[in-house]
Amino acid sequence: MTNMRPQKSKLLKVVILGDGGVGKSALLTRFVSNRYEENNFHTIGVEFMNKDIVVEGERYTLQIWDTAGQERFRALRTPFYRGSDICLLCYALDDRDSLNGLDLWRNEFLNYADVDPEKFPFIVVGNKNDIPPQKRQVSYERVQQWCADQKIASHIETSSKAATNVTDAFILGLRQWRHMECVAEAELRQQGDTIDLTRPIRLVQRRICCTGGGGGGGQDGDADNDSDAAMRSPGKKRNAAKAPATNYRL
Ligand SMILES: Nc1nc2c(ncn2[C@@H]2O[C@H](COP(=O)(O)OP(=O)(O)OP(=O)(O)O)[C@@H](O)[C@H]2O)c(=O)[nH]1
Repeated sequence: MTNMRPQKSKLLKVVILGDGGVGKSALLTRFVSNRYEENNFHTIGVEFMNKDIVVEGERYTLQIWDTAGQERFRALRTPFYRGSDICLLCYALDDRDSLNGLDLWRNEFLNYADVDPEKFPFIVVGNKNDIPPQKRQVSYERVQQWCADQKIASHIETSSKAATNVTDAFILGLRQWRHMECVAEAELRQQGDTIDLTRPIRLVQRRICCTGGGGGGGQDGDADNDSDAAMRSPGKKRNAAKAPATNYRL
């Protein structure tokens, strides 16, 4: 029989950063509501919207935070960086200063979000790619170089106005996040002292108790209790004589 229970969706926090006017709010509105407004007000502080999305069969709810790009709102936006899973660093293709500003945005984010710069999924988004070629101030190659210098793997050009690549930019972020998760999991496994709770741990423990004889049900009960206690408090160390210190990962 197939499992008919709806799959739970994973909540991920995404922040969009970049200079005022590069089109962060337009990007968010296009992605969430598929709308575009020519005359947007500047964002004051932060705003967020949720969007459900399925990628490679997995359901996600993206909680997307649109931040104010103007310097005077710095103190209002930075408290919201903590807990982020993905960061979109935005510039506008008709504004070379907005590309130069990405260093500052990345540093501001790293200062307040407290994440590992080498392992965090940054996506560089060049918005307004609907502009005529003569208005373009930033070449694709130049941004690729900046990304390579910063060890950022993902760069995409979008247009909120023409609805080009907007969903792809968020999916790119999600894919990068999934990749980083796989790398982190593989590292944990390599550490060797992690028990994978998808494997039948309890059954193995029971069998060991039985072959040890003596006490039967009592010891069996102990083994269960130990295992339950460890699952309830993953960080709690257990008695080394009974079992090796173990990390549990759900
Ligand atoms: N040509 C073009 N113009 C765009 C695009 N996206 C946004 N704009 C224009 O850029 C202006 C600023 O866009 P916003 O989305 O408000 O910019 P923002 O980055 O959120 O600005 P702050 O809220 O000040 O940080 C909009 O009013 C649009 O006129 C786009 O894809 N193409």
